[in-house]
Amino acid sequence: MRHVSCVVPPCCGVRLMGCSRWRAACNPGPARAQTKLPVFLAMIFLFTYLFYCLNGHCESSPGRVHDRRNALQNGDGREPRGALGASRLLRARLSDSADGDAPPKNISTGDTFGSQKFPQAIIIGVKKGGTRALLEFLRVHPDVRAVGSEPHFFDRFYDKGPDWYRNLMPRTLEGQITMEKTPSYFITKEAPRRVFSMSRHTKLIVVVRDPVTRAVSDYTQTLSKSPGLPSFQSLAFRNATTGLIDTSWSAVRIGIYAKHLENWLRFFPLSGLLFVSGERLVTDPAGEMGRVQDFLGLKRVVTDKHFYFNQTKGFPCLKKPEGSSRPRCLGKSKGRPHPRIPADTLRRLRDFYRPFNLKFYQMTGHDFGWDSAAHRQSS
Ligand SMILES: Nc1ncnc2c1ncn2[C@@H]1O[C@H](COP(=O)(O)OS(=O)(=O)O)[C@@H](OP(=O)(O)O)[C@H]1O
Repeated sequence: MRHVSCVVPPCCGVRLMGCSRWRAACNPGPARAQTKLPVFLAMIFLFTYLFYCLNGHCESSPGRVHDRRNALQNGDGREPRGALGASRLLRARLSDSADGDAPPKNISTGDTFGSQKFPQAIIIGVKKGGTRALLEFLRVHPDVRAVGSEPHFFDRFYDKGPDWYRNLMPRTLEGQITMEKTPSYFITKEAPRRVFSMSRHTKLIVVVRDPVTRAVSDYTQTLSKSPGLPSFQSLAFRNATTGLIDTSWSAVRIGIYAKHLENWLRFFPLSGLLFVSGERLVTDPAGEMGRVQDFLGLKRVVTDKHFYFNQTKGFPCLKKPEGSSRPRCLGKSKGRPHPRIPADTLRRLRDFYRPFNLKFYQMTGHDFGWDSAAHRQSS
């Protein structure tokens, strides 16, 4: 039996046209060789595919870790199902890390254009103010790119260094703004100095909400993780008889906005901060988004056309979040019902916050209306 000493050239797996010419030149003759060729090609294809998969490239549409859809669920509040469930779950976890302590992982973004830059704008607070909603609304804007998870660089992970921080950022092109949100920065003593040393021009956004409602929202979140938690009123008062408020309880302390703002104004001018009303972000998302886009020097792209009010959720949702063609609302942990708190407790807490609120209105030049009679009746 005569062996054919012809070797199929490497181009065969890639360009068959060139290959057929080479085959003709080689011309092994017998039809058996011709039937072997497709099998050989199929094997090359199979091995290439296996190699590709082993390197983790063949997951269908892996999405970016900094995927803008991170924090959003389907409009009906259900988790998406199907083969991609696990990767979506991972992305959802990354996005909601406000509740977690783990540092965000620096996983490849899969993007190849642009470069990773330090954020030019940061949503620094406040916890439970509506920061996730604001970030997700902003991500609809084509000139905004943001980290889905909360980096916590300026409070928890400062020791990891600036390269670690920058590597968390999505790639941006010329003219695009890099953003992140970590609500605990607002109350972190060292954060203003640290952000300032990154850049004195960093634009700072603070979403503020009635401190009483915010405290209840904060408590609701802790309760959801620790069902045996003592009652709100037992935590809020240092002495229930005298009605002395316990300012060492973080749910109370965070709401003393004037005190925290003083720390930031030692480093940044007032014009470097924008205060977004958490209440108006719910009642008039497009209006607040207009102010935010102006502050960031962006064209007003996100408008009322982007929102619809979801009756079931009771909150505005996005008609078309970036990266998706389906309407989506924020996840279940955003906009959840609060436990009923005794009216007397709420009243005492309102009285406690009033002077701080007035100071805050004075400092920012904006009355957020938490102390108006109309607001008190509606909340
Ligand atoms: N559109 C929309 N959808 C859902 N929820 C919305 C929205 N806009 C504002 N909010 C309010 O956001 C509150 C959660 O605030 P944060 O995202 O800042 O929370 S966190 O600090 O990141 O945990 C959340 O607080 P709770 O109502 O207590 O759940 C909401 O009231």
